[in-house]
Amino acid sequence: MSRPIPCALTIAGSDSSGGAGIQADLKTFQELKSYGMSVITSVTAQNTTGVQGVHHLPPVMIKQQLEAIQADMPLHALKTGMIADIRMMKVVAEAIPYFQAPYVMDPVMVATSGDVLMESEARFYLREHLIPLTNLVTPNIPEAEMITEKNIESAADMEASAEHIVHGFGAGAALVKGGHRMGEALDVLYDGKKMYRFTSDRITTKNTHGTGCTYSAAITAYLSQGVPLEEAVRRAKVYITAGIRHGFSIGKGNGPTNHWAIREEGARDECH
Ligand SMILES: Nc1ncnc2c1ncn2[C@@H]1O[C@H](COP(=O)(O)OP(=O)(O)O)[C@@H](O)[C@H]1O
Ligand SMILES: Cc1ncc(COP(=O)(O)O)c(N)n1
Repeated sequence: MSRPIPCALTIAGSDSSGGAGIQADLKTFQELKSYGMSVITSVTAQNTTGVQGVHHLPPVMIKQQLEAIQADMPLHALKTGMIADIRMMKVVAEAIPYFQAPYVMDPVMVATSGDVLMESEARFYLREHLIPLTNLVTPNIPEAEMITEKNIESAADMEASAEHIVHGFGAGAALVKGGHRMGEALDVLYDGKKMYRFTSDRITTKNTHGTGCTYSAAITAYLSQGVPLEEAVRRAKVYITAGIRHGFSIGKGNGPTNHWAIREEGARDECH
C-alpha cells in the first residue's frame, strides 16, 4: 500500500515579491515534499524594499477558504503567518480545532523592512486565544518580548521567555529565534519539559526577507510527515541556514532565501 501524501496548510498573507508569506511557505512545502495548501488572509503589495500596500480579505472569505479545505482535503500539519486583525483571528481560532493537526504559529507582527503587519490590539487577542491552540509558537526576539512583556538580552533570557510562553500563555512549545542578536544564530526550543539549543554560524548577508516564514514552514512540512518536534526543528534549522547562506541578491533591498540551496548543497549539516 502506498503511503498517503503528507498535506500541509499555510494560513498567511500574500507577498507579491515571492520571498515571504504564502509564497515562501508553498515553496518550502514543495521543496520538502509535502503537498501545500493555502488560506490567504491579506494581499500585500510588497518587494525587497518594503510593503507598499495591504488589502485585508473579508473574514467571511477566510472562513470560506478554511471550510473548503475542511470539507474535502486531508491535512497533517498547519501553520499561520500574517493575521492582521482580531476579526480574522476569530475566524482562524474557531477553525483550528476542527483540523486536528499539529499547529505551528509564526506570530508575524512586523516585516524585516519594518512595516507593521498586525494591528497592535490584535497582539493581545493572539496571546489569549490563538497561542493556547498551538503545538509550537516561533517568535523572533521582538515578538517574544511583545508576548511576555519582558526584555530579552541574553541566551538565558531567551530560554526564560520560551518557558514563559509555554507555562504562562499555554503554547504547546516555544521556539525563540535569535536572528536579531549578534554572534551565533542561536534559537532555543522549550517543549514543556526540556530545553534545546540550535545554533549555526551567523552569515553576513542582507538577504533575510522571509526567513521566519520559511523556517516555520519547514517545521510544518516535517511535522506533516510525522517527524517529532525536536527533530523537525533540527532539520528546519539546516534548511533555513542553507537558504540564508545562498540567499538571492535580487531587488534593491533585502533579498529572499534560496529554496534550492539545500538540494545544491547536498544538505550539508552546518548546525549543532
Ligand atoms: N544572519 C543570519 N545568519 C544565520 N542565521 C540567521 C541569520 N539571521 C537569521 N537567522 C536564523 O534564521 C531563522 C529565522 O530567524 P529570525 O530572523 O530571528 O526570524 P524572523 O524572520 O521571524 O525575524 C532563525 O533560525 C535564525 O537563527
Ligand atoms: C505577507 C508577509 N508575511 C510575513 C512577512 C514577514 O516576513 P519577514 O519578516 O521574514 O520579512 C512578510 N514580509 N510578508
